Amino acid sequence: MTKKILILHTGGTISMSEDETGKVKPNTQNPLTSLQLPTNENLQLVTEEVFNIPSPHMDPQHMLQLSLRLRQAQADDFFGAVVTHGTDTLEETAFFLDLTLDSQMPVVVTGAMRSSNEIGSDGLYNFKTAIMVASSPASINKGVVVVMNDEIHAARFVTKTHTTNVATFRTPTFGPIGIISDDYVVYVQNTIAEKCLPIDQICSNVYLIKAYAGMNGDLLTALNQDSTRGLVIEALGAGNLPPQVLPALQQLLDRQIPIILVSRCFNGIAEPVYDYEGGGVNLQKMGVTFCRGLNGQKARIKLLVGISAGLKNRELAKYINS
Ligand SMILES: NC(=O)C[C@H](N)C(=O)O
Repeated sequence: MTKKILILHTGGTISMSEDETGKVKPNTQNPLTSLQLPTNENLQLVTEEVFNIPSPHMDPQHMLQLSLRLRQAQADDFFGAVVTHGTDTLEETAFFLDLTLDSQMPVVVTGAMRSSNEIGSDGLYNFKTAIMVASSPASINKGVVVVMNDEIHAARFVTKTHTTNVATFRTPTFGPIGIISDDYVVYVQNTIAEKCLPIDQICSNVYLIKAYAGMNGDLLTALNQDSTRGLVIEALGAGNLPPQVLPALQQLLDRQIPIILVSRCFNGIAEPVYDYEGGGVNLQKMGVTFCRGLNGQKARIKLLVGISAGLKNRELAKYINS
């Protein structure tokens, strides 16, 4: 039986070229759209160029548009889908899709670190392997995955770790969930099924800030406004903040603004361990919600989706921790 695979191009380095001075720029025509890939005759690729933008231009409205298109593809019996994307914000889009789509249909997000005409360009190869993963029965019910450099990563935990290296996408603490070995796809870990919130609109003004030694409450005070919907703080270590931050933090909490805490550490899970002024135990008692295992940018996407779905207070905290 022929499997239909939807290809959604969005731009990024995978669609760009290097000019004679070595600068990398977007093309008016994405080179991937005119490409004839030698694919298996049982695959039917349906290609759409949704956007042609660098991924720092990607925002939650673009992500929602992709999610709605993929929801339609699920209804139209596509076997799987591949989204090509710039790598700078790829992890955010991948996780947004993971949170807003049913996990049944394989959805694979991929990109490239070297543009289409550079020596050693990785785009075409990543694109080919992404199609392999999207068309593999092993990928059913795995949620959204990221395929780069012969590895498969869960959208929930993968992150970009290097500015230029082709092996930039890594999953701290847990590792990749699978690999692509020559011409077959192997999964070695199960994924955590995300609760699907199929939102149709997205809110704004959900912020992310990072804690640092000697931090005071100035940044939090600047966010103490009617328009602020939520805040994620990348806290220190296991989830602690300098004591000078606390009065401004309390004012945000008094305003019923949800505050989510993750760790700024690359590995590990934020937890309320320390019982001193500004320690995690103290912060949790104040009403801060700990988000286990997500990095700051992922926790922000989850908070954005949860608030957009109308979740509040305990329900929102439960969702953030799921
Ligand atoms: N490798 C890349 O795709 C980086 C590029 N700046 C982007 O995210 O669009």
